[in-house]
Amino acid sequence: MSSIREDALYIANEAINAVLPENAVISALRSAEFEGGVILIAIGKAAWRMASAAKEALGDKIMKGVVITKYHHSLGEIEGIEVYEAGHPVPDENTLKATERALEVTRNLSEKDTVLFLVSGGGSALFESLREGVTLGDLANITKQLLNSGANIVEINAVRKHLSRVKGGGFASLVQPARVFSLVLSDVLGDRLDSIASGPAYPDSSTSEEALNIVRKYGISISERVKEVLALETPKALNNVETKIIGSVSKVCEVAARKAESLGYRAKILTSTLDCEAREAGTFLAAIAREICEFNSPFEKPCAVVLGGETVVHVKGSGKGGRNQELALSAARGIKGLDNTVILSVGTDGTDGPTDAAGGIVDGTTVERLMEKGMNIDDFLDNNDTYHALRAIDDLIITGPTGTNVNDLILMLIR
Ligand SMILES: Nc1ncnc2c1ncn2[C@@H]1O[C@H](COP(=O)(O)OP(=O)(O)OP(=O)(O)O)[C@@H](O)[C@H]1O
Ligand SMILES: O=C(O)[C@H](O)CO
Ligand SMILES: [Mg+2]
Repeated sequence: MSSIREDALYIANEAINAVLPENAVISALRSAEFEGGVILIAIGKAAWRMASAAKEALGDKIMKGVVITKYHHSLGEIEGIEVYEAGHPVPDENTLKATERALEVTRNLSEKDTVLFLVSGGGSALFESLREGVTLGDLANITKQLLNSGANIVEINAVRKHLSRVKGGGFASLVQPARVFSLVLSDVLGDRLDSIASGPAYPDSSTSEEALNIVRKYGISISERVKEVLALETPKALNNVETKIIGSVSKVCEVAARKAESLGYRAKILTSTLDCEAREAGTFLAAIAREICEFNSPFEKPCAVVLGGETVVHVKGSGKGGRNQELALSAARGIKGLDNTVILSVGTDGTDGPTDAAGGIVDGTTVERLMEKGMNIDDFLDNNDTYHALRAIDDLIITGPTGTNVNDLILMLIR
């Protein structure tokens, strides 16, 4: 019989594999039918992988294509497709140039043609054509201010959409009357399609008024000229678009639950939108573990409790770590001494904070194993130094970059 730790790692691995862009794109295109020509446009950090999978699935049906990804994120040439790299998280000159090229190859299409639009996180910075009255300097400056302001991604993108010709449904409007078939790898909690990469092919739910309020709320400094541009509305309805989400943290959770069941655990998805402070999530999860261990309730053993989301860390210490490592280590404190209990937290992109680890996996012996090394768990948590604590006792999860990016998976197994 496999150990409970092995089970947890197996389940997480299977769940992440299910949202690798290659597998997901190929299976989504298997059933798709295209009447006229297909023009491929791929944007975001996973753009290259998504495009190369589409090429594998459709071959010469793709007439032309443009891939725009982050620097060092393309993996070579793709036959018949132009591959560009550009600035992220702050857009640069290459963002504008590559986007211009994407607009050129999708100009003058007929209603029989399809723009196969492959969207992944990071797309907001990588795909941009500015409205008149806004310069690249304005956008770079506003982007930097927004990224440092504490505004969330939905808020940041509401502003970016109102400065752009292609965001907030703009791209789908520009390629009319062609149809847009859009495959989306979601990195936004709740899978808000108009926020992922700022929704270039999705009707915008945000308004100019909201964008102006966000600028005010976070004290973003903008010129009068830019303020006038923000006041122009984005498209609120589009009739040429079909969209499929091919990967998201909800899917990761579903697969994790299914795999856990196949190993004999009763599985429950607690949430797929966890977004609180990482150490609070860990403490809370540990409290649930104690309840289950003592009272066999609210979930009956053997059980798997699955969560998805993206917690936050307000870094105050000078140590090294990431939100998943911090969640895991704080959970370890709460499950100290419990038998047959494992908690794992992992970033599906394989990188947790500025470290080479993807996350952490802890159990009832983690605190004791630290103590044996003369290490006090509280010191490491206080200093946001979870990486060094987990590394010392072999409780890190190291996968290397996975090639996908759909937030984080948290899994608790008890038997
Ligand atoms: N020492 C630390 N301990 C805990 N968390 C940290 C530490 N240093 C940085 N972080 C957190 O790591 C986060 C960045 O991590 P990461 O690069 O995994 O982000 P991400 O959201 O996955 O990025 P992307 O959207 O580009 O994939 C920061 O938001 C910060 O809160
Ligand atoms: O590009 C973006 O806007 C973020 O990654 C969210 O999708
Ligand atoms: Mg990450």
